[in-house]
Amino acid sequence: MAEVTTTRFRVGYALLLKKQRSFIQRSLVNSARERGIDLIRIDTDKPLADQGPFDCVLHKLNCEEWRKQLKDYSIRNPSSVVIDSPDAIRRLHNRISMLEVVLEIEAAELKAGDSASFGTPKQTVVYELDKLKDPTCWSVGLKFPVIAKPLVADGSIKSHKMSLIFSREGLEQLKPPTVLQEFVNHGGVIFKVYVVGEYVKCVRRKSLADISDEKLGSLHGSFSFCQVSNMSSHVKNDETYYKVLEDAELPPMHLITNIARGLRRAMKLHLFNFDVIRDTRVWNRYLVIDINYFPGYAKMPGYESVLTDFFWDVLTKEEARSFDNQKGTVKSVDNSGGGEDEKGDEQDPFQV
Ligand SMILES: Nc1ncnc2c1ncn2[C@@H]1O[C@H](COP(=O)(O)OP(=O)(O)OP(=O)(O)O)[C@@H](O)[C@H]1O
Ligand SMILES: O=P(O)(O)O[C@H]1[C@H](OP(=O)(O)O)[C@@H](OP(=O)(O)O)[C@@H](O)[C@@H](O)[C@@H]1OP(=O)(O)O
Ligand SMILES: [Mg+2]
Ligand SMILES: [Mg+2]
Repeated sequence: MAEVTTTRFRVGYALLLKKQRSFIQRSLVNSARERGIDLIRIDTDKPLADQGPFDCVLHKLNCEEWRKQLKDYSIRNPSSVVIDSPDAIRRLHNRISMLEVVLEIEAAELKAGDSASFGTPKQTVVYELDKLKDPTCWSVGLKFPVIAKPLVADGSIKSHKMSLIFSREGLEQLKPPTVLQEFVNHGGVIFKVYVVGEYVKCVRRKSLADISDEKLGSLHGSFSFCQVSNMSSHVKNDETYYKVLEDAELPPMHLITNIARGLRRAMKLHLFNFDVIRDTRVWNRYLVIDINYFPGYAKMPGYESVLTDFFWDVLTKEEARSFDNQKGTVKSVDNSGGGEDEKGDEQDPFQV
C-alpha cells in the first residue's frame, strides 16, 4: 500500500519581540499546526539566506538590511510567498502617502446611489520650524483645532506622539516634519477595520472627545497624547467608556468592505488595518485617518482562525495571493497524500 504523506507548510515570521509576544500566541500556533502549518521564528541575528526555506514569510521589520535580505531570499526562493512587499509597506511609513491612496480609490469604490461617502480629513505637511509656527504659511483650508502628527509613521514611539493644537501657542513645541490635519468631531469613537486578505472586521474603539466651538474658545495651547485608541487596563475597566462604544452605530458594512477591498488592491497589501471616524458635520460621511501595516491582530476576536485560514489560502490558492488576478506561483496541495506541485514564475520577487 502506498505510504500516505501529509504535506506540512512552513511559515517563517520575522517580528520584533513585542510583536512576537502579542501575535505568536500558543492558540495561534496550535490552530495553524492543526491545519498542517508550522509557524517558525526567523532569527534576525542570523542571515535569512541560512534559514528556511519557508513556504511563506511574514514580517514587520523596518530596516534597509532586512529589506535587502528579503529581496535576495525571494529571488533565490521564487516559490516562497512573501507577505507583504517591503516597497508596498513603505507607503504606510509616511502619513501623506498613506492617506493619498484613500483619495485614489474614492471614485472607484463609491457606488452609484450610495448615500454614504468617504474621504480623508484635510491635511498638509510642514517641513520647516518657522513655517510651522506661522499659521499664515500653512493654514489655507485648515483652522484650529488641528492635530499635529509626525510625518513618519515607522512604528517608533515618537511616530505615535500627537498633539491637539487649539491655538497658535500650541505650535511652539512641535518638531517638523509635521502633518497638520483638521480635527474632525466624530462622537468620541473610532472604527478600526482589520483586514486579513479578504477578511474584514470592524470594531469600535475609544477616541478623542468632540470639541464644541464654545469649548474651543476657552482652550489654548495644545494637548499631547499617544495611541489613544489602544485599550489600557484602566480604560477597559471604565464602564462609561464601554457604554459610549456600545451605543455607537457601526458604519455601513458595505462601505467598509468596499474601502477595505479598494485599499488592499491599490496598496497591494494583505495585512493592515485602517481607522475610520464618522464626520458629525456631514450626514453619512466617513473619514479614514490612519492606516497601519500588520496591526495588533490578537485584539481581534477569533484572530487565530482568521489568520490560520489566511495562511492556508495564501499557501494553497493563487487568487488569495494575487491582487487584480495577477499571475503568481501556484502551489496546489493534496493533504491526503498527493504531495505538492509548483507552477508559474514571478517577475517582481514580491509581486505575489
Ligand atoms: N483628524 C482627526 N480628527 C479627530 N480625531 C483624530 C484625527 N486624527 C486622529 N484622531 C484621533 O487620534 C488618534 C491617533 O491618531 P492616529 O490614528 O493617526 O495615530 P497613530 O499613532 O498612527 O495610531 P495607531 O496606534 O492606530 O497606529 C486616533 O485614534 C483618533 O482618536
Ligand atoms: O501593539 P498593538 O497590538 O497595540 O498593535 C499596534 C501596532 O503595534 P505593534 O506592531 O508594535 O504590535 C502599531 O504598529 P506600529 O505603528 O507601532 O508599527 C499600530 O499598527 C497600531 O495600530 C496597532 O494597534 P491596533 O491598531 O491594532 O489597535
Ligand atoms: Mg490610528
Ligand atoms: Mg497608525
